[in-house]
Amino acid sequence: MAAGSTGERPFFEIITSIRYWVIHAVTLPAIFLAGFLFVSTGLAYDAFGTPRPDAYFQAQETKAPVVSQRYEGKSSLDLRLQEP
Ligand code: HEM
Repeated sequence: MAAGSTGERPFFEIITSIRYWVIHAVTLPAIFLAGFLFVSTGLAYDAFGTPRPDAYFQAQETKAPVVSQRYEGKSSLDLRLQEP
């Protein structure tokens, strides 16, 4: 083993091996697709409670929707998003 090596399998050997590519030809696109669908179906908004792009500002609002209570941020956001 070369001096200074941590003893792990070298990256160059991993990414030039058939076994690595047999596994990752499936898993890399699968992870990409899962991420794409997570965002494109809107599930990410629900999972993280993020307002959708059209929910930041509401027509009947007269002032900017600023969160003023540091520790109540999440509940005031939830309250706003409940309103029709
Ligand atoms: C669900 C998704 C994934 C699964 C199930 C998976 C599975 C595996 C398996 C079984 C190995 C061992 C392969 C071997 O020894 O020939 C491996 C190694 C590796 N994978 Fe993945 N993989 C996934 C996603 C990814 C992603 C997204 C990346 C990075 C872009 C990645 C990078 C690597 C690397 C660099 C190794 C070599 C690690 C080492 O031996 O130190 N994998 N993976």
